Amino acid sequence: MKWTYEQTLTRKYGFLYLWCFLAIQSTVCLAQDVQYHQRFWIITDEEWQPPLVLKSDEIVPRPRQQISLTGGVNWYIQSFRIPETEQYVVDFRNTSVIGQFDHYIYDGRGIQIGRLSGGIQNLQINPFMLRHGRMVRFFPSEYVILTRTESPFFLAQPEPFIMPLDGYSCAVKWGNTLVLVGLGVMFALSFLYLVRYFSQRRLENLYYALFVFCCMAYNSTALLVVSDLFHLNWFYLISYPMILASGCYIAFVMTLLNIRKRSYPILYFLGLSCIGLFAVSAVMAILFPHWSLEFDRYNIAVFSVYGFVSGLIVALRGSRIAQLYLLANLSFSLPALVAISITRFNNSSTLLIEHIGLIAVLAEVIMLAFVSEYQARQRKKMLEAASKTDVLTGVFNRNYLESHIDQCWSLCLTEQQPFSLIMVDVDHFKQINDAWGHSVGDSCLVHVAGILRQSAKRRTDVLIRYGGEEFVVILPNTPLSYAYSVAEEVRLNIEKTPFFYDQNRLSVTISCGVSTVIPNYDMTIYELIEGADQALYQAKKSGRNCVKIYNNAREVETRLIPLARDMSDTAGISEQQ
Ligand SMILES: Nc1nc2c(ncn2[C@@H]2O[C@H](COP(=O)(O)OP(=O)(O)OP(=O)(O)O)[C@@H](O)[C@H]2O)c(=O)[nH]1
Repeated sequence: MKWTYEQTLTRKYGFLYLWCFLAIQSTVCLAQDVQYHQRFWIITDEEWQPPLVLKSDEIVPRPRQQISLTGGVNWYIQSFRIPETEQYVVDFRNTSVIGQFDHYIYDGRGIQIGRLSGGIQNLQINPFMLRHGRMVRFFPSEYVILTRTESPFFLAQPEPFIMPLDGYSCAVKWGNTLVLVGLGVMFALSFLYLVRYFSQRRLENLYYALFVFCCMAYNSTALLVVSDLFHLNWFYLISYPMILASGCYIAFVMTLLNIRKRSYPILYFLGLSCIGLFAVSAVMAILFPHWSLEFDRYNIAVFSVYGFVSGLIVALRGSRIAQLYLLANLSFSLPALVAISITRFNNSSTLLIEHIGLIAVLAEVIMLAFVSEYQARQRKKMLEAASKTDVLTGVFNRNYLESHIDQCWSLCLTEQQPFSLIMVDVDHFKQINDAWGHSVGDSCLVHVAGILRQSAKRRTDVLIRYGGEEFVVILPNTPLSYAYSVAEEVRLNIEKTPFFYDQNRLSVTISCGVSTVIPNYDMTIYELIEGADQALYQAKKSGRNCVKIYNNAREVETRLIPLARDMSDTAGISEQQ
């Protein structure tokens, strides 16, 4: 079974979603937290330091269950009971976007027994790759953990949790696989489209490559790849690249959907305004770095809405590319909306909001690559069609003749079948041009091409505008008798069919030259064309509005089947009228 491009696209896309879904399911299902007595954010003074001995009246629960996403110092407390001696892991739920954290561990008597630190801005090596998890051995007893987080901003609400090591190790590997494969795909796509940009010089490829690269920078920093693998601890790689990505996205959509000042003036100005807005937000992000991730959120919402509205408007005008783009847009927007609108997951021990964001971006960039590929194919097809089509009449042009006639010739040569060609020329066409003007001459050519097209009715018959007011009809596997009857039919039809201009009836006639050969290895195609041309010349000489046959053609015909019609010989040219 052969798949169409669209079916392949849907199928591949379906697999991607299935894979991501299974990955998420695995991360969610395998892990179980310990049983907590209580856990909440606490209010402290700015200068507060965790005591060596913790008294119960020292901590005050925070009235709000959430902390500010624009960063700062925050304290969290959780108390729990450990049933049996085991290795445990302390990590954060919801997000890895934490600059610096410290877990202070207290035993049942309230004595501080340990401290575990980490974070993106911290130089400590993570024991679990791409995670903030820290290992600790607990004995059966009561414990309290005070956690301090300090960050320029948070992507979502970090929520410390404790889980047995076995379940944790098993659960995080799925998330890590998703991260590494996803980022690998994004890297490959951005590299591919950058190379394409340099080879094809199409700006659309550059916008796409930059967009994907910036998304990759954002995701790989947020998901700790940059800090864990490359020891790059620059926190703002999370927020700044997304501002550039937003601008590139709008520019990409405008190029993909062909949004120009003339075709879609409102969308065009809206697109430029969005890019202007992103430029302002870039300046604001530098001035107010704590707010930079918040600007990203708004920018992502703005470019998604712009893409959706543009895609919808262009799709409603029947653009297939816009319809496919809408799918790509939704595949990002829907999960991305989830990622930016929710700030915490309940009951998902190792899933981070960044994972949802990664899946959203990954789905869209893959889909956009398909749409861009589809567009490139369409463009190639259109260019191919344009290169072989005559703009005025819509029939094939001489370029096509050059490429197509060789194939027909080889076929007839192999099968030893007759190959016929009719050369057609409009009579006294110059007079029509001179008397009525060039535009009437053009309409006359369209009129003649229309009648010729009706006469070349078999699938293998090909009509070509040879140049000026000359046409050629190629008839492979066709004996002279049939070719002659076609020429005669078309001559009569043109003579009979009136051509009107401004209620004036103009008389149009044509002259035809017919040539037929059975190709052999000593012959070239040009002998066939030359024969038809000579026959046409004779037709013009004999007073026009007639069909002439090149003499060799008649010899070929008599060798094959007796001619049905009576053809009189005239100096190498046979004439019928
Ligand atoms: N309107 C129009 N005229 C064209 C086009 N291509 C060629 N011509 C004109 O076609 C005319 C051809 O004139 P001639 O070659 O003298 O032939 P004719 O007037 O048809 O005379 P005969 O062929 O001898 O019957 C020229 O005036 C060209 O300028 C075209 O695409 N549009």
